[in-house]
Amino acid sequence: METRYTHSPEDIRHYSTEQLRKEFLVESIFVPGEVRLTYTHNDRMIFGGVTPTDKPLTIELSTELGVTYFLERRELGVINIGGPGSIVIEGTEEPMKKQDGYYIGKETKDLQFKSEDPSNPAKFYTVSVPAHHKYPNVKISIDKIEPMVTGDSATLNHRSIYQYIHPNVCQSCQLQMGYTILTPGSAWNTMPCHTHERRMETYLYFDMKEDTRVFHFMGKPDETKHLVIANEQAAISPSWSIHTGVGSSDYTFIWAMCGENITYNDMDMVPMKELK
Ligand SMILES: O=C(O)C(=O)C[C@H](O)C(=O)CO
Ligand SMILES: [Zn+2]
Repeated sequence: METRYTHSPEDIRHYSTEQLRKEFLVESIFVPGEVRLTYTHNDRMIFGGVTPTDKPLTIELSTELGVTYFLERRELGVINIGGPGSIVIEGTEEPMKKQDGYYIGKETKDLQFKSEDPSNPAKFYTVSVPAHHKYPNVKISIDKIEPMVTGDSATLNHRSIYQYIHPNVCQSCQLQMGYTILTPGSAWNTMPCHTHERRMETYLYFDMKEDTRVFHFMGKPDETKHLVIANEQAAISPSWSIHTGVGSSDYTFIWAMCGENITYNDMDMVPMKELK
């Protein structure tokens, strides 16, 4: 597991492109046969990919977290963005096709991730945050979620926001997680943009062609910088940072947040005239 420490906006003022990418971009997430996780000290979120091939994978974290097993004091969100697979939770196997999600509560001990076909592996995007209470494990399928449809094709930001881990769907301590699909022809996500001083967030961009790039904007609203992001890479967004992007072609992304509350709309919207 790779560790990323926290920054103040002043720290990044004079960062080179390379430094900014090293601190805020995660380039390698889905590696066949591996668990690849990043621990950000922003609200202690652990996120990354579990990509099983010919044998099941488990997330083994104990001494790193000072506990006896991974979810002793944490909750976990999972969304499969790859081929068909399954999750075995305390002996019960649940099929997980692309777009299927799972909320897995604190104190769940045995967890295995499997792929049906090693040549088309499942890609489990996993996000875990500290938890104080054990809530039930819930399987989440995209067709049961009523999306928030927002934006407009005239402003190139028409999109559907599927809130997977949200009070409408399941309980959680502080994790919120969802999947945003842009309408073909739209290119901007999260525009107009926002910050949320009370929560951090990560964005995983995927379903992109080899040559597609997303220009992901970050930083204080009046001092923005960008990361150029390829398929299946993720950005860390501290609470003080905007997070918005524009793609050179179609893309999808998964967002995940944690912090003081689980109120999705608790955002500080940034007026366009304040962006610099
Ligand atoms: O397209 C969007 O807008 C989003 O998906 C926004 C994220 O959900 C977000 O940033 C929530 O704080
Ligand atoms: Zn946000």
